[in-house]
Amino acid sequence: MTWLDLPEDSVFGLANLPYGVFSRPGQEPRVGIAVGSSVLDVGTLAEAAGAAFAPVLWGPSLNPFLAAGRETWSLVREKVTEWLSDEAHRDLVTPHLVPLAEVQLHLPFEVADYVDFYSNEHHAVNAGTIFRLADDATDALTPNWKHLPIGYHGRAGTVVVSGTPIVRPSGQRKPRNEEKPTYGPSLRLDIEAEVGFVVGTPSKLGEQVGVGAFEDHVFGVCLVNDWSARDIQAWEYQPLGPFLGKSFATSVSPWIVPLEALQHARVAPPPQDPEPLPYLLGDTHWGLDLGMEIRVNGHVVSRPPFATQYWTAAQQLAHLTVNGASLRTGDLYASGTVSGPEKDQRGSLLELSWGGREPFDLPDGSQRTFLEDGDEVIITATAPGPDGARIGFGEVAGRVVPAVTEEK
Ligand SMILES: O=C(O)/C=C/C(=O)CC(=O)CC(=O)O
Ligand SMILES: [Ca+2]
Ligand SMILES: [Mg+2]
Repeated sequence: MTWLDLPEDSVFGLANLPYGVFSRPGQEPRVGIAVGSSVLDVGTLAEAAGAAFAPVLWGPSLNPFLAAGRETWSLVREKVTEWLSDEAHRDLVTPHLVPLAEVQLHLPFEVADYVDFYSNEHHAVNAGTIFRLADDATDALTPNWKHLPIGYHGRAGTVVVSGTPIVRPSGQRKPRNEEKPTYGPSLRLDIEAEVGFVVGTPSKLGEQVGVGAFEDHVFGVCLVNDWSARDIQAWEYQPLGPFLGKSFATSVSPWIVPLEALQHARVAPPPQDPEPLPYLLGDTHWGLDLGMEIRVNGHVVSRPPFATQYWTAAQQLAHLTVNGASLRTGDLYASGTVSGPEKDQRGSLLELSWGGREPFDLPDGSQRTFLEDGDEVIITATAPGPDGARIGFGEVAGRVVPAVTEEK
């Protein structure tokens, strides 16, 4: 129940309460919580209410709040729920609600380290088939795939918030049938629909964070678009993995949905065969039933389901730290491209166009293999909440703008 005038089906209802950073024209960015079509200026509200936790909500980023840890995350959530539910707080809270339409949303946290996994079996089989079976590989999955969540370290400094224009990257690329590489703007610019996990509580160098400690460290979830230049990637990636083909920009949604809001979205992960090594086992990890949607220029091109992800977020974190690598507040790790078994559930254009060989139609009559300048991609998602409510993740959007460099 709430005294707020919220539509029943709002994906930003009281069951959600995702955190972001907003500003009003001429004012400094600060922490906010999305509720209905408003942003709750939670830092100033907490101050007005005399809450002891108020200072962690004052900054221009979520990092102090993320660093405050699990007890504080729960306490603030409980308090905000009370403020928005109990009519007695109406006069206290109302002045701190700002219409969403009047604010600018910013990168919600300072990204410390960024890791991208490769944990969706449908995607890995598709990508392996397209990238490697065409050459000399005998299996679409590499021999290690079912033994560990494969990942690579990405570029934290180029993580940008939804809405940031994406400049078409330039670089080296060498088509299979050509002898030498050439330089120029990527001709195979792509997206990857992913789910991001945001670390709050750090760990010490040399310490492992086991599967069961996931919820002590990870605060919440966002959406990620791991923009990928397939021609640059295909030429550069062996043997060390993705480099410039993915480091030019990674977009995230402006709202971080707390794990606490996703209790009803938990699902059993798919069976894992062969059984993983003990450090990747535990009975406290789960998948999340997120239904994602990818739109290109307003047209839905795919609906990837996250529920069948092979490796869970807790296993990814356990693997990421099994060598003693420490976590920092603001670390972001992404699930890997989310694809389902069906054609219209594929999480990248690489898969939707089968390596560029099968152009697909947009309802406006045009066709695509990869992205053209001016194309806008928007990824959204929702998950089940309590009592039939839906939990919204907002959107991660980006429009492609022409390359800045001329052909050399
Ligand atoms: O299979 C490959 O060589 C490459 C795969 C990717 O580009 C995907 C990647 O970034 C990891 C992922 O998002 O699943
Ligand atoms: Ca990726
Ligand atoms: Mg990227």
